[in-house]
Amino acid sequence: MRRLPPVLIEDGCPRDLLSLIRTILAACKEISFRVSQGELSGVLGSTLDENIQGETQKKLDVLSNQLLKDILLESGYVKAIASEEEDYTVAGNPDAEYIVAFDPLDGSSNTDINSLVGTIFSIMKAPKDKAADDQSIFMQAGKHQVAAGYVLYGPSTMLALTIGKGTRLFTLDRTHGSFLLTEDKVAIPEDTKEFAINASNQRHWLAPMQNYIADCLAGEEGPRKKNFNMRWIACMVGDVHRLLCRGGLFTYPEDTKNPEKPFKLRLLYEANPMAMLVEQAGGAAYAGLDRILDIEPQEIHQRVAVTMGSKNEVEICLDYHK
Ligand SMILES: O=P(O)(O)OC[C@H]1O[C@](O)(COP(=O)(O)O)[C@@H](O)[C@@H]1O
Ligand SMILES: [Mg+2]
Ligand SMILES: [Mg+2]
Repeated sequence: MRRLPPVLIEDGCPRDLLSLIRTILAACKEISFRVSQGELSGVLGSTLDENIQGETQKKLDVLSNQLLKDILLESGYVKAIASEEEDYTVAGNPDAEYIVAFDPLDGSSNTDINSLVGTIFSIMKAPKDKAADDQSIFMQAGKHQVAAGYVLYGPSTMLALTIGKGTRLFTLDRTHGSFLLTEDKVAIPEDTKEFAINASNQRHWLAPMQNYIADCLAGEEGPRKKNFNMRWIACMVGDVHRLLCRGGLFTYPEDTKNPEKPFKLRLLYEANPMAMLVEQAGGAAYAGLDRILDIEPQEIHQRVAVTMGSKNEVEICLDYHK
């Protein structure tokens, strides 16, 4: 089976981008090990701290962030980083070519129940005219990402990666510590009978989403004339991985539960990298009626609505909103 570096070199991946990706993966392998050790590595449970978004930090959130931050800043490959667990961007090597935004541990609520968690990353070119400590250095639309990926810490540890030439899946071979190519050309089926949404928020959704889900639930007897299945892993990496494996629709829509926080998922290090992976696999990714990758960010922890997955199903869902 082919290893990650030769696969990317064949794709024309620049050497320093490859080195940067391998640096991120070195930290992910360490996170994978700690996650797999569970209680034995003393990383389960919460800290007493909150991040800037008012969320309680799990010990694994903090540890994963520290591992990624240290290795990236020491590597010299990044001009700046942005992380879910950092209040502001952090300056790196002023001469470096790239910037990286990441969610060090996605699906935090799953850590204590031995369920799926992951790491998400987004790589962009560093603007030459901005200093490393300029907080606006990440204000670029997702279509400018040069690479995006996630590492899923599940029964096996898997990497989904795109450098803009399709989406590939790799599986971590624990005997040698390398990522091996296990799916060369991910192709999300255009149609699906499966959706993923946190249904406990149903009463807070806007009317179009209420109607769309109601019609899915109506099954064969309803206007969609087919029965749907529902899945919710409570870890975006796990839910998006299912989209890449067998299609489906994943959505975290706008809701009215807390008027100050109508959206849940973050643009820079959740929606953007996942949208690139999904589009590169032939799927679609929207925030309301806007293509996610076209959104110009206003701040690093900006949140957006997210609907992504099988192309035709995403379009049907969008039609309810027009
Ligand atoms: O609590 P809910 O509504 O199930 O939210 C689950 C969503 O929140 C997230 O866990 C947010 O990510 P973090 O764990 O990185 O904060 C997503 O992975 C997931 O889709
Ligand atoms: Mg997350
Ligand atoms: Mg997180």
